[in-house]
Amino acid sequence: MSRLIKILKPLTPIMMITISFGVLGFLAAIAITTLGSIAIGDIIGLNMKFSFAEATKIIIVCAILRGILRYIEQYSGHYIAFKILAILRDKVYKALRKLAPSKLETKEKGNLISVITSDIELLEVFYAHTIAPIAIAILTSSVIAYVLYTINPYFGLIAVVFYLIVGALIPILSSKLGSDAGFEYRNEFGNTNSFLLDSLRGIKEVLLFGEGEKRLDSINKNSDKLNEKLEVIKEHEGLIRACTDITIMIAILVTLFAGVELFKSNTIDLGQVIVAIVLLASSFGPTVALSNLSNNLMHTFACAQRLFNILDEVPAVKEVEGNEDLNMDFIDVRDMEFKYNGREEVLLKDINLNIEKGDKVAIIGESGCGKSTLLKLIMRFWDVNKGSVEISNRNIKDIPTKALRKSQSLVSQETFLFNDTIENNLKIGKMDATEEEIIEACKKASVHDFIQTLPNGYKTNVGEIGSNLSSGEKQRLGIARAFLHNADLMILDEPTSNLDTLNEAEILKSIKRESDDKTIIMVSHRKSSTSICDKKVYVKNNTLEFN
Ligand SMILES: Nc1ncnc2c1ncn2[C@@H]1O[C@H](COP(=O)(O)OP(=O)(O)OP(=O)(O)O)[C@@H](O)[C@H]1O
Repeated sequence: MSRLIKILKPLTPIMMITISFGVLGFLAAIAITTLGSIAIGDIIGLNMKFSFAEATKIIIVCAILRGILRYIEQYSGHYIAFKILAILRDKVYKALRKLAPSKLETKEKGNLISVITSDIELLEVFYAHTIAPIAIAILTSSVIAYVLYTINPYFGLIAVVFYLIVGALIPILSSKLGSDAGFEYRNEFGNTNSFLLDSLRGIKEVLLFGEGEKRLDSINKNSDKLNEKLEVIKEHEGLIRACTDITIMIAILVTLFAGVELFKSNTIDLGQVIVAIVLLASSFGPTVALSNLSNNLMHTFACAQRLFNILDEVPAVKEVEGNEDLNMDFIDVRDMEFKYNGREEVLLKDINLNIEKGDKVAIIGESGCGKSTLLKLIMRFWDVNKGSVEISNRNIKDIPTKALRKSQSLVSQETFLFNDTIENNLKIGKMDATEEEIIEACKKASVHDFIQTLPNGYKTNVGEIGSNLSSGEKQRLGIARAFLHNADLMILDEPTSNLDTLNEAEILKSIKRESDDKTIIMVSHRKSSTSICDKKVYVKNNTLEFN
């Protein structure tokens, strides 16, 4: 809670406006009913502070003010809330950027989507419907308790006791009883999202292996679990509401009883008794808002917890700031050792590799021996545990991340295409690429002719053709993207695994032709692919062998 409040600091002045107008708004509303009782008292001949006409005039003013004050309170309150949601989203995206790519690889995407969308959205409850209402309830109740005290100290005392029960005791007990339910619900919600997303992604496998019924069953079970959690929360909400209402009724009865006793003992007159009862009965609005709040708070804190977990996650590598360019000359891997967190065995050890500018290096080895990992270490997706990776005599850990990314391009086993036009997908390689440059890159990657056959050529949206693109076509688009990026170091992780021999030969020729002065590091199982390389390195027994 304190962490959520800290984020609010820059918006304190607006929060003050929300609170002040909220208090005045509630006082205006309470004044309307109380003055109503005064007006009636005057009509039936009781000794009241205001005449019927005076009370009516004040009621009209209060009614108009109530609307205006409420509007300003809600407007400023929600302004704060949505401003903060924007700040929080920004923080999460920044955190995700820092966690990418290595730490995000292992995160469940459905859960991440839940945090970014619904979890952050729910924090609106805290900022627009929690902090201000608490302050408003304390201030409004204090004013009313004081007014009741001036009528008679007993009334003031009764008010304080019942305000505390409704506004503090019930919410605290309620949140203690139900704090787990909110967290469990949010977690279950994230898990259900993840499972659904997973099922959609793997729909082909699900259908192919007849897993549909089983998956559907699991989805239904997940939904049932979600409903069960929600039921617990709703039952809890109902119980709290009932307790609150009963407490208010008791408060009114106690005031009535005290009023009658005080009237009988001639301490106060009948008009004062009526005003005290109406004033107390109509003043629970702000405190009731607090008792309802605890239900939402359970959700809110669970959401905040999940959000802070992401913000607090330490990235696998620390980003290096800076705008300088990198002169990609030679790469030196020295006595390097690496082990994945959570894995027992050291995956790569005593790794020494020297790559000169313009070298074409093939990395060969059995599946799972760590070839892709070696590439990832040269791209600094992970930091090495021992030794170093150096580029032009600079430790990769000191090279500005932007410069490092600019100097390297990657074609991986699976090219990811965004739901955007082919042109924009390619432009990721070079944001300001001209049409000619894009066509040139595609010709080199042997994908230009294919793009020409699409309904809108380069302007065709990948989403429209989506899964109709073959893996080879996707791969060639990935290679075109890398050509466009035109980096000094081309990292190719099985770039031709999805291509037929004809296409493979054409692309390899193109890669060789286009990368005369460039350094290439290629992982491939195919001899035909590694034939363009002049150096071969074998990953064996967790280390490198050179022949
Ligand atoms: N993020 C990760 N966390 C933990 N272990 C990982 C992670 N990524 C890869 N591994 C493990 O590290 C080992 C090496 O993986 P890597 O992808 O580098 O192998 P590879 O030689 O490229 O295999 P392939 O030829 O099949 O692509 C594997 O056992 C893999 O399960």
